[in-house]
Amino acid sequence: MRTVFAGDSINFSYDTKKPVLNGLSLSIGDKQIYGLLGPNGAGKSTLTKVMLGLDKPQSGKLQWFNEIPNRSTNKRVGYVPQDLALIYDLSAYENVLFFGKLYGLKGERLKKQVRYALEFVGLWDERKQKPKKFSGGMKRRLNIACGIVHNPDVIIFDEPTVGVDPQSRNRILEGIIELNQIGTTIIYISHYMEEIEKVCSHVGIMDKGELLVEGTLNEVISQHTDQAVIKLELQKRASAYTTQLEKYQVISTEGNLVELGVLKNDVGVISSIKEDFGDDIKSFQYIAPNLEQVFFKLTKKNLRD
Ligand SMILES: Nc1ncnc2c1ncn2[C@@H]1O[C@H](COP(=O)(O)OP(=O)(O)OP(=O)(O)O)[C@@H](O)[C@H]1O
Repeated sequence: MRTVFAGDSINFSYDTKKPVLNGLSLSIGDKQIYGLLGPNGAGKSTLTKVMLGLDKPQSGKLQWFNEIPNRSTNKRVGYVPQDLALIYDLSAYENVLFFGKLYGLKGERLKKQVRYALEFVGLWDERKQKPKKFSGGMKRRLNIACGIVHNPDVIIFDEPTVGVDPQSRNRILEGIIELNQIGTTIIYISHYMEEIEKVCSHVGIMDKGELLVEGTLNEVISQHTDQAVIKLELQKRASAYTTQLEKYQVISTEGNLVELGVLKNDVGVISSIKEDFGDDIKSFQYIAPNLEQVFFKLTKKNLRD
């Protein structure tokens, strides 16, 4: 695997008291869709700024494409920021043109790339309109067009689906997969666990400025949790089953709903539940170990805490 980005023992703090990146090391390989997850304040945006060269770490090494970052590596990296970076008095076309010029594109190549980027996000027909008239989802898509106009080898997406309608969200996710299929490496920062599970090949979980784990999605899930969940809907309120529930690991109860923690692939426990609750089971759902459980186990936090 060729390494696209390598960070080694990066330390960064805004002021001397509190380290925000704490000896963080991470490695992103060519053509991966690498999901970066962490609770609020974990340091994801700060790491992104350090990766983009906007903030300089106090110590540690970082390399893009096996080189110390320089003008030519900078041109190979695209960034779609969380905050919309659009110029509202210009048309959609002029916005993308502006970013294309910033990245050094000129002449016919510039025009071709602007068209490619607008078509890619499905906004070619709206190119003459000003983004102030766009919906939230359309603005996000235009933001993406501005970030991909120079055909970068790597694109960092920071929370690209926040506040968008389901249709635009699907379009953005499909677009990300498509970009990856044509060979682009994607770094994907998101709060939505199900999006990460849907699109990412690799995942890194960080907290308090440190990378807690990284690997393929399957490795991270299988190596860090054995815990599956069984959701039961019972005939009566959970309090009516206190004796039966005593022998299980109860995660939560609400009305007649009960969540039990069980070891994955434990067939015995399933038969035992069926025996203990019998016909009182209205519905039964087995939830295999997932990223959310790993995240909770490692950070002791829910993603939105
Ligand atoms: N410009 C700044 N000056 C001082 N402290 C900052 C600055 N930007 C961020 N911080 C602090 O650095 C820490 C990490 O913030 P950062 O925004 O990198 O986290 P994050 O993981 O991106 O969080 P979120 O998911 O909420 O966007 C936080 O404690 C934050 O308060």
